[in-house]
Amino acid sequence: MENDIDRVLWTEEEISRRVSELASEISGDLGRTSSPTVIVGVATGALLFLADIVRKIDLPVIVDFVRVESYGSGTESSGSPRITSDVKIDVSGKHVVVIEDIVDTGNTVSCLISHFKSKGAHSISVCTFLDKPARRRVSVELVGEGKFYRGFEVRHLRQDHMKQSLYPKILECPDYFVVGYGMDYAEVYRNLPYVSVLKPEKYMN
Ligand SMILES: O=P(O)(O)OC[C@H]1O[C@H](OP(=O)(O)OP(=O)(O)O)[C@H](O)[C@@H]1O
Repeated sequence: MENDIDRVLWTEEEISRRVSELASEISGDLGRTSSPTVIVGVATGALLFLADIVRKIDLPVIVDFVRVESYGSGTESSGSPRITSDVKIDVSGKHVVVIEDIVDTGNTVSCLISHFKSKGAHSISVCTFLDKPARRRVSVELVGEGKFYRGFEVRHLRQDHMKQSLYPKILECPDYFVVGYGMDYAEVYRNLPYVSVLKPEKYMN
């Protein structure tokens, strides 16, 4: 699998440090309120991030999952996500924190926010490991005192971490494809414990 990787963007250690920071922030924010908190992982991409962050959140949270389909097996969002598996918890009156591996166009989290709002959630936050604001097509409107937490912004990494790329053309491409730590290309590479850039020949024709 490592032969398919061009550059590592975040190592396991860097990920672990940032996840701890996010977990402390969330624990501090939600620890002050009396409503219960539901942490909702978006399958499949959020699986590693969810498992790591819930172990570091110092609150008695409920954990649940949704499944949303939009990308298929390629690299582009369809723009019309569908919730194909809902939470089993009643989120009415509760704080919902949607856990994502990446927010790209914003379609998926916006769809989930509308969904949980219609179910009467008290507040809705989004916690995404990666954020690609340059590709946003819809703005993410949080609910109540909900907050937007993000681990890293992808855009900022291009200069800091990718100067040594074997593929200089990636630097010109605002939507180079990142894999690992839950993120896939054609359903593969999710189990890499770090986040990395795939060699372009793996996804470009
Ligand atoms: O902001 P957006 O443009 O909506 O993109 C973000 C979504 O895309 C990815 O999911 P994907 O549909 O690839 O499924 P997966 O989680 O199974 O990888 C990712 O996990 C987010 O859910």
